[in-house]
Amino acid sequence: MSTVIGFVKRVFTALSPPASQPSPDSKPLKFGILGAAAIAPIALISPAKNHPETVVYAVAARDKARAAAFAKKYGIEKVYGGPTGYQELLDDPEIDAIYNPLPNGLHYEWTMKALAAGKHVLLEKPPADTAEETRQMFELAEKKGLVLLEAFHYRFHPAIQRVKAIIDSGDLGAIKHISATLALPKGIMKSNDIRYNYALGGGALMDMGCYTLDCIRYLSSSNPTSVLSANHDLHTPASAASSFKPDVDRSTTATLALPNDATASLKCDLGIPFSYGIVPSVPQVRAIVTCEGGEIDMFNFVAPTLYHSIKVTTKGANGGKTRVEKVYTFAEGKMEGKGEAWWMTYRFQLEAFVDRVKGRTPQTWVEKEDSIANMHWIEQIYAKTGLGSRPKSEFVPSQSA
Ligand SMILES: NC(=O)C1=CN([C@@H]2O[C@H](COP(=O)(O)OP(=O)(O)OC[C@H]3O[C@@H](n4cnc5c(N)ncnc54)[C@H](OP(=O)(O)O)[C@@H]3O)[C@@H](O)[C@H]2O)C=CC1
Ligand SMILES: O=C1OC[C@@H](O)[C@H](O)[C@H]1O
Repeated sequence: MSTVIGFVKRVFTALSPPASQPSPDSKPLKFGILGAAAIAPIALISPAKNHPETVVYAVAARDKARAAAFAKKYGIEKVYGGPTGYQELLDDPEIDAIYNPLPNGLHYEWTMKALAAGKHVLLEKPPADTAEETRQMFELAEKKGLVLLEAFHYRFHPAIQRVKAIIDSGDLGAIKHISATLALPKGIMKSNDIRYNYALGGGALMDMGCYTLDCIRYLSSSNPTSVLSANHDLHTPASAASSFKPDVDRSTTATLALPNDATASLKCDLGIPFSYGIVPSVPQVRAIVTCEGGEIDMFNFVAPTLYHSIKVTTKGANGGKTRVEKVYTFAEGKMEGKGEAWWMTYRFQLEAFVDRVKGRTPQTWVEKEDSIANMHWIEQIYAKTGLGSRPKSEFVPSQSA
């Protein structure tokens, strides 16, 4: 019963966190949001209300009325809109940091422009369409002394850090295989979703596979050495005309070679088809690490605040032993770090982002090399499936930036 009450309280508070009082000792970091994106409320607006040093000050949308409605709904002071709205927001001297939740294919252009305008950037995953674009964005951030972070929010949560700590402790021995899955049932993504648009950087591997690949790289503390195999199913809308040429992966699977003869497999799916044409699947969000001396099976590594479980099985002469851990706080995971059990991954991420901007040491970070390598291996997997990388941006940055 107490577990059920704890679950309800945690989820309720996570989705509707208490507003914090502004910190008297620190000037608030003012955010501007590019696009009235669906993810913005959960990934930034709600966590920012609970962070004493942040204010979401402005939003820009291509349509000013849409921006105004979004601003009114979420209590955002300043509105930009129309064809010049995004750039006007970047030029607003009141703004310190930009949240970029644009379609993947626009990440590079608008992050480069934001950095050129002197703003720190919290950039949605995946960082761009190519590793080269990713490298350029981080180089510009470094040159300008600005913070740029790929918003791999799950990495800031204590649960996945606990899984990594168990692996790194060596208690389970060397890693033999990691499998990571992120797949949602058919029907959640509409056919016109940005994720199904090749020109905008769509595809299951871009959208969800980026997590599974990152999780494999993070937990193994390594990069793949090669892509052993990769396959995809293409997205074809039910109402597609006969002339429709599918070009985006609805799902991708891949197997990877890791150092020390280990292997990994990933699976991502934007819409798992119904079984027998009528039975929907359940969401699949899981990472399993098989080691020489046991296994860790983590359910829900992407949104662990809502619910997760970490099942650790150790091999032994008299049969294995299994324990289940739940790690909603750093204290529960025997680690150092701030936070409440109801903090969403995004709130932990915001804490780290603000710490970095303010010159404090964040609890953890997603490094430039990480983001570039993840994008590189996404491209390698796409090359192996035959689909190839998403289109490189046509934006040419100004040399004076
Ligand atoms: N961290 C996380 O958990 C999640 C991250 N994401 C990432 O966030 C990004 C946005 O995803 P999501 O919020 O679901 O997407 P949405 O489609 O809701 O938002 C994308 C925004 O991009 C703007 N936009 C600008 N140009 C275009 C264009 N040509 N076509 C379509 N939209 C355009 C729109 O802004 P405008 O209002 O100006 O029209 C729109 O609001 C993606 O990179 C995705 O990978 C998504 C979901 C979860
Ligand atoms: O967390 C997520 O889950 C659903 C995805 O489509 C989304 O883009 C991703 O970030």
